[in-house]
Amino acid sequence: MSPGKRKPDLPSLMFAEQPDGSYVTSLRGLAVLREPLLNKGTAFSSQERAELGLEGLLPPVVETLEEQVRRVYVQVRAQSTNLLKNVYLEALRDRNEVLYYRLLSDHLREMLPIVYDPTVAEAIRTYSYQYRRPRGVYLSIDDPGGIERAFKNLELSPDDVDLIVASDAEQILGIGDWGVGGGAGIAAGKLAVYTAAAGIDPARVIPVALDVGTDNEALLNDIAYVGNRHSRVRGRRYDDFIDAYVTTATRMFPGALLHWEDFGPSNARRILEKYTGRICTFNDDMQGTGAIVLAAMLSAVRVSGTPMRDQRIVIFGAGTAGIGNADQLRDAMIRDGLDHDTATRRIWPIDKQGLLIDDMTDLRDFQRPYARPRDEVTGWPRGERGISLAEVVDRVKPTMLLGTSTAHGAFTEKIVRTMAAGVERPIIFPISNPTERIEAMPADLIRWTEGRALIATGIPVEPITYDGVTYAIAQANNALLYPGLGLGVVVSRARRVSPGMFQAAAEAVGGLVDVSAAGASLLPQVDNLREVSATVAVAVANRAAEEHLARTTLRDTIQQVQDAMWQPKYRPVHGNGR
Ligand SMILES: NC(=O)C1=CN([C@@H]2O[C@H](COP(=O)(O)OP(=O)(O)OC[C@H]3O[C@@H](n4cnc5c(N)ncnc54)[C@H](O)[C@@H]3O)[C@@H](O)[C@H]2O)C=CC1
Ligand SMILES: CC(=O)C(=O)O
Ligand SMILES: [Mg+2]
Repeated sequence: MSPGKRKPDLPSLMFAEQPDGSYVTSLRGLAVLREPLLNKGTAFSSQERAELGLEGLLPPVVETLEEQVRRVYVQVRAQSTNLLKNVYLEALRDRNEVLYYRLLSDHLREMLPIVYDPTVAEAIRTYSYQYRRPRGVYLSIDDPGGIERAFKNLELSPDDVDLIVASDAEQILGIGDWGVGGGAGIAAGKLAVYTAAAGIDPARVIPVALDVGTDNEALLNDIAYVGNRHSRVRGRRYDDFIDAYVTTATRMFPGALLHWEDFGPSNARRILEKYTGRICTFNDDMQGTGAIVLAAMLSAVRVSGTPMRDQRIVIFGAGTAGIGNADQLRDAMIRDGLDHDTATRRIWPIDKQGLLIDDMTDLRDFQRPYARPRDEVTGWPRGERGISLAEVVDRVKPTMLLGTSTAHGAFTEKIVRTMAAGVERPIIFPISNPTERIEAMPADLIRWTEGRALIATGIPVEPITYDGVTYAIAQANNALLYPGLGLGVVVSRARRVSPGMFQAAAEAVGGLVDVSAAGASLLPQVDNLREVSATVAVAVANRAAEEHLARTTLRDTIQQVQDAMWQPKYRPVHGNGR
């Protein structure tokens, strides 16, 4: 990321945005070309080249942004693997952010899987090898006093920051602990989507890698590893470090939304619960995911005709995302007429010890509300790992099966066929990422259910044709939701992120889908992400206002959302006359 040195009132800045949207800069020559938010490369006009001392430093041709996009598109495609494409794109982002985001916007469907899920997982695994330039700030648990210094070194003023994405990288997607590269890589990937999908201004965000050590032996013993070389710190020191981050970030940037990403299950919910009532914050794995899954579920309910209150939901993988999803599905069943206990009892959570039962001694706090009563399962056969998914599916006859386990292939043909024998339109969402963690591939699910399954996945999947029908597979990835949520928070300047704002977001996405055709996707296509994000932002901002959480007046929310979206286009650049 490039610090947002664009304030008109600070004379020392490298460049400042003028009221007409143009930039004035004190930089000259190569320094202009090295500033990714200012650099236009061959698109600098001859007048700009003269004013900014660029004459002779660029090839003579003056190109348009569109012509540049054509070239970089060819260059990306020439890279032989997705990882190399990712590396190429990160380098492009470092030298010309407008061009990078314009390329992403013009080719969203193709580029998103490269800068984000699933290729971001590969980039994270190889972070220390591919490392070229830093992005954002790196905060170390060994130097809590350095938090303020790091933020200060960005030279931003209090109202320069809209959004901070932080990760301690203990559970990166479904690939586990990836230390400093995990934190830096996932925060950067999430932010690329924020801007490409919702026009969050890339100059007004900060990615934060919280380096608390790593328990990944391969990293600790890798000579190239660029993070703290000790095991993960836990307990009081960890909590104090997180607290120091929150306190410093909110004091220095009081308007910023704090986004938590890819924390481990022992910390994710704890941290959210501690801060959610005090500051403007959310956990994407729990809440963003919960809302996008709910949106897909609302579409599935429309197709199947079975109302929310009659659903029986098996959740395989009762961790951060699994129970985050459970909360929002349960609340949707309550809104559909069930009382709290009845709705809770419509959910069967399964984790490593099998079906979760209330007298188990190793339950996590957040799993406990959903654990099944012991007397309900008397006589159910137990395997080595408790009451199995197969057993639960056989007995419960679920209408919905959600996969948030990271257990590749866990939804076997036998289990899926058993489920499909008990329900006309089985709703099956294997949303674990990346591809190597998915519980079942959609083509198999369609085959095993003769096309009856209503499917959503976390990864992008190409349409599948079966028996004359083409099935568009919904991508139930929080990327379809959090960018619009963030934009809605920015536009409304919300004080908090409330459950009602996630509900509004889910319903807004659900409302964009037409599921009447056979094989229709349960969610909007990724190509329409900007429209989806704008719709979500409007719904979220309006809900914030209704709940008296907005700190600004919304007169025309639709227009305010449009106006707030940063566009990947070049602005005129002038020298400051020095
Ligand atoms: N599509 C989306 O938008 C999102 C997808 N996810 C995916 O969900 C998965 C889980 O992520 P988190 O909840 O953050 O991780 P987590 O570590 O909090 O939860 C995973 C849970 O699955 C359990 N588990 C692991 N192996 C299992 C097995 N063989 N059988 C039953 N349970 C098993 C673990 O014990 C843990 O409780 C990841 O693959 C992640 O990529 C997470 C967030 C968003
Ligand atoms: C998509 C996402 O946030 C995850 O898999 O963790
Ligand atoms: Mg995540």
